[in-house]
Amino acid sequence: MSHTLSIKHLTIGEGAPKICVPLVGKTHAELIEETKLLMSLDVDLVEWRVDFLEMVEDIEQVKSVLIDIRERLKDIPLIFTFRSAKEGGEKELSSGAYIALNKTIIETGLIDIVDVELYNDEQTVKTLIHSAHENQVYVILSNHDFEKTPPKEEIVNRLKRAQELGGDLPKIAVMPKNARDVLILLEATNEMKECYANRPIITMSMAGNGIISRLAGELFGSAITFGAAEKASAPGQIAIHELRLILNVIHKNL
Ligand SMILES: O=C1C[C@@](O)(C(=O)O)C[C@@H](O)[C@@H]1O
Repeated sequence: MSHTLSIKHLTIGEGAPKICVPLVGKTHAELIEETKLLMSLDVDLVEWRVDFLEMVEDIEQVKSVLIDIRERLKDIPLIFTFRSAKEGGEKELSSGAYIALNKTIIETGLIDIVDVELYNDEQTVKTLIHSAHENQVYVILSNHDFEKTPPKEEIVNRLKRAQELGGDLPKIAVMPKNARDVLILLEATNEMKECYANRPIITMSMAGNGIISRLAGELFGSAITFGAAEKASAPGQIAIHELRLILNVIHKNL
């Protein structure tokens, strides 16, 4: 497997981290407005955080919103994410509903990447990875800890596990209590990149203390960084133009 991943015109894992912006609208109309706004910004990827949608349990509605979003995004790669409440998202779905939603959307051919949470039962993870790969959709295999930063070995182990299970983009987001915690995340990222990863990974230390991890991914080894348009989907995301400026400064000097 290559250390980079190409989607449309984008090569993830090469050069500066790619900027992803979340769509967090609650209704079809809000999402259309938000998508229009994103199209005026300098973004590389868009993540639809479908757990914010009021009608998320109605898969037909989700599909019809998706058709409109996809059309407006033109060739910008789209990530589809249902983030569960236990990992910092807005809602919880039964495992049957989670599989049905993701599988149906994967099969539309309208998304480029699906986010699957690592801590689903193993069969769910395997089923969704299989279905994604059959449909030429890449998988972010993700894990979030909004309470704390686990020890370095634990962070590396989760990223390794995500890679072993076949996630194309292993990802972890953790919450720091202090500067030491931010260093732990950066060290784990760098160790994963240097010693174990054979594909791009995504990591972040959240909130204000973690901001450096959203900026310095090119040095430490994180391939995608999340910024905010009007509304952030997690603490610590900064405005896109600021993000691009800093990523470029770092890129030029490395
Ligand atoms: O998992 C992630 C990363 C994130 O939690 C962040 O901290 O930027 C934001 C989420 O929208 C996304 O799904």
